Formats: sequence, C-alpha cells, structure tokens
Amino acid sequence: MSTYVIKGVSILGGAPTDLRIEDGVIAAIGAGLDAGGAEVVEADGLVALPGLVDLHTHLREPGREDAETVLTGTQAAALGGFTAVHAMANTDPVADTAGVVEQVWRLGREAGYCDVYPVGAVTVGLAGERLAELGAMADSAARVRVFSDDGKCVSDAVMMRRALEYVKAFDGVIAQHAQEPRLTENAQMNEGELSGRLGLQGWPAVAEEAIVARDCLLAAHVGSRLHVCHVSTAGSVQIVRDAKSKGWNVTAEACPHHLLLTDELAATYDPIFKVNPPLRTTADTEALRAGLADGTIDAVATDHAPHPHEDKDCEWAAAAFGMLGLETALSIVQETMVDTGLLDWAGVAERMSYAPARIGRVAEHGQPLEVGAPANVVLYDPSVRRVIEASESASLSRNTPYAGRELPGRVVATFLRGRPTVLDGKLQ
Ligand SMILES: NC(=O)N[C@@H](CC(=O)O)C(=O)O
Ligand SMILES: [Zn+2]
Ligand SMILES: [Zn+2]
Repeated sequence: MSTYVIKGVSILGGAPTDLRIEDGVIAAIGAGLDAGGAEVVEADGLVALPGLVDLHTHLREPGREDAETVLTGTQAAALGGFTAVHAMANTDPVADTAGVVEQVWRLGREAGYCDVYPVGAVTVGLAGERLAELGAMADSAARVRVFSDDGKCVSDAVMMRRALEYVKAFDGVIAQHAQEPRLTENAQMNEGELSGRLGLQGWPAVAEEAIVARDCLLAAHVGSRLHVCHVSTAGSVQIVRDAKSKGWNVTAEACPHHLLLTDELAATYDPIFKVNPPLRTTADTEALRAGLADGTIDAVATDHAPHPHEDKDCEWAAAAFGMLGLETALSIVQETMVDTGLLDWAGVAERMSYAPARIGRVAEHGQPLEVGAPANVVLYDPSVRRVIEASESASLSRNTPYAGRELPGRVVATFLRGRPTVLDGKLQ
C-alpha cells in the first residue's frame, strides 16, 4: 500500500500542517514532514476531516438493483467523503435475518469503497406484526447494532416497547421512522396553507411529533436507547431537547434536505421534491439548524434514497418518496451550518463522523485525526463552488433535488484505512 504525505492541510480548520498516511494509519502529523518515497498530495486551503459516517443510507441491494447497488451506493458515498454507511433494511428481501445482513455486509467489503454496516429490520418484513431475529443479526458477522423499519413506522406501542427491551441485551438502538400512520393516510406534502392551495393531501407535523414523544417516553420507561430518524419539525426538536434534559437515552438525526429546502418547492409539482418526511417550513429549517448547533440533534444523516426515473418522472401523487443525498451532504452542511457560523469544522466532524459512529457503535470509524488512528480521512475544499449535474452522480439513480443549483465546496480526496477511494475528486 502506498504512503501519502498530505502537505499544508488544515485539520478541522486549524493551522496548516502535514499529515503522513502509512500502513493504513495516520503515521505522523507536523509541519515539514519528509515526503521521501511517499505520494505527495498538495493540500493548501483544504480542510481534513475524519471519514464521514452515515447513519441512514438506502443502498437498495438486494432487490432494487435498478435503483442502486452496494457498489454504486458506496461509490457515491466515497465521493461524498463517507468511509462508513449504515444500509437501511427496506430491501427486497427485507434485511430481517442474519443471512440478508451478512450478504449486504459482505457486498460492502467486496466493493471496498466504504464500510457498510447493515441496519436490521425491527419486524419481519417491516410488517409491524412479529419481532425480527434481532439477536441473530446482532451476533452475525455483520454485528448489527442499529435496528429500524425505516420507510415504515413501528407504530404499535407494544411492538416498540418489546423492541426497545430486546436490544438492551447487546447495546443496540431502535432507529424510528416517526410517522403516525392514521394521521398520514395518502399524505403528500407538509400540511399547511400551501397544501390546501396546491390540492395535495397534508402531512401534519403532529404525525411525527406524536410518535417522537411516545417513543421518548417508552425509551425512558424501558431504560433503552432510541434514535429518531430524519427529524423534520420544530416541535420534534423541542421534544428531543426536553427528553435529553431529563437524561433520557435519546439521539436524533437531521437530513441535509430538511436543513436547506422548504415546502414551497412543492408548488413546482416536481416530484423530485417529494420526500418522507416532507419538506417543511422555513421556521422548521431554522429550528433544525439551531438544534444541530446546540447538540439536540446529534448527527446529520443523508437518507440517501435512490429511485429510478420511472418512479419519479410521473405525477406528484404517484411518485416515490425520496431523494439522493450522499454526494451533496457535506456541501449542504457547509452552506447551512458552517457558512452561517452555526458550526465550525470540529462541529462538523462531531455531527457527521464521531456522533454517528458512537450511535451506531462502530468502533472502526469516527475517531479524531491523531497519530495511530486508522487513516479514514476526507480532504475537502470549502473555497470552491460547483453547479450540481444529476448526470455526474455515481449513483445509479438521478433523483437529486439540487440539479442546476450552485453549492459550496468539493470533496478532493477520501481515504479508507489509508487507501484512497477518491483522489482529485475522482473515484479510484
Ligand atoms: N425518505 C424517503 O422519502 N424514502 C425512503 C424511506 C424513508 O426513509 O422513510 C426510501 O426508502 O425511499
Ligand atoms: Zn424514513
Ligand atoms: Zn430512509
């Protein structure tokens, strides 16, 4: 394996220094490192961050290889600066057995672009009726610690309570897609004055908040770990803040699109903006940003949700929910959190690497860039701007809501255990 000396890089926004990557680890840090025998990467103006960790990625394999595969999804992840992703369980077959999670884990290893940590389903087939083999998935080679019926809510309170109780044995966490099903039947977009005007069935904030509140209470009652997926409303942020102030074991994530985009975009009737949970109001984006800044929201997660064009290029009501996210996440966090002064680069490392690794109980990622640490490193140029082209994505799908939009920043290089998966902005 090659040795790399990265020259003049700013670690988490600090003073420029050199960083040596050798035998898969960070071998030295300091100004004027000897580059003899090493590949030199000129990194003036670049920020080094620990490899990003995504708690919420849809890789679609097995079953929807027309939308994404483990290979193409992890290539998109590497281009976005990720070295680890959690692969959601709503595949076909559903990842509800040790066999399926081991298959996804192995495909990730074989592809080699990004470590894949499969999420196990909470209930068999995501049907909400019987608990899946949580223990067998935890004990498998995939070592599952995060369980979710994402795409569907574990809406039955008894089922949710049992799941929370069960995962305590192996320090697992239930990641809840908080959506009260009766309050969201046929729902298409955020409920408000605009949904009325557009004639699209409304999706009220309370449908999310009712489940978040219930699950915080259940997690406290059982003494177990709850993680709230894709928090989208100001009310949910406040409920999580209150739960944390009581010392309850609750964590939460927000998605880049909910930090930046609002329900006004539904007025285009372009299903590229159709997502679950829906885009909300400006007041909600502001509450999410404030929650991410003060730590109420622990992590940014992409909810990268690829869909082939036949599932998106149709009328709004018929289109699938979901949007791409891996390749644009860091740029959107820069735009909404860093360039606004709400987070510095150390804060970005916490929200996009350390915290998601901690929540997912992933020991191999989310470590500070220090001598001896595994060389999972992103080099990022915050000074450039780029116009997003859907056709340039490594994903098999094209459903990015940012096509044609100018965003700040660019991932220049990603190293996974010392091997570059991306160099000069290109897949290796
Ligand atoms: N976010 C979405 O709009 N869609 C996700 C499911 C989900 O995350 O709930 C998908 O699997 O397509
Ligand atoms: Zn979801
Ligand atoms: Zn999802």
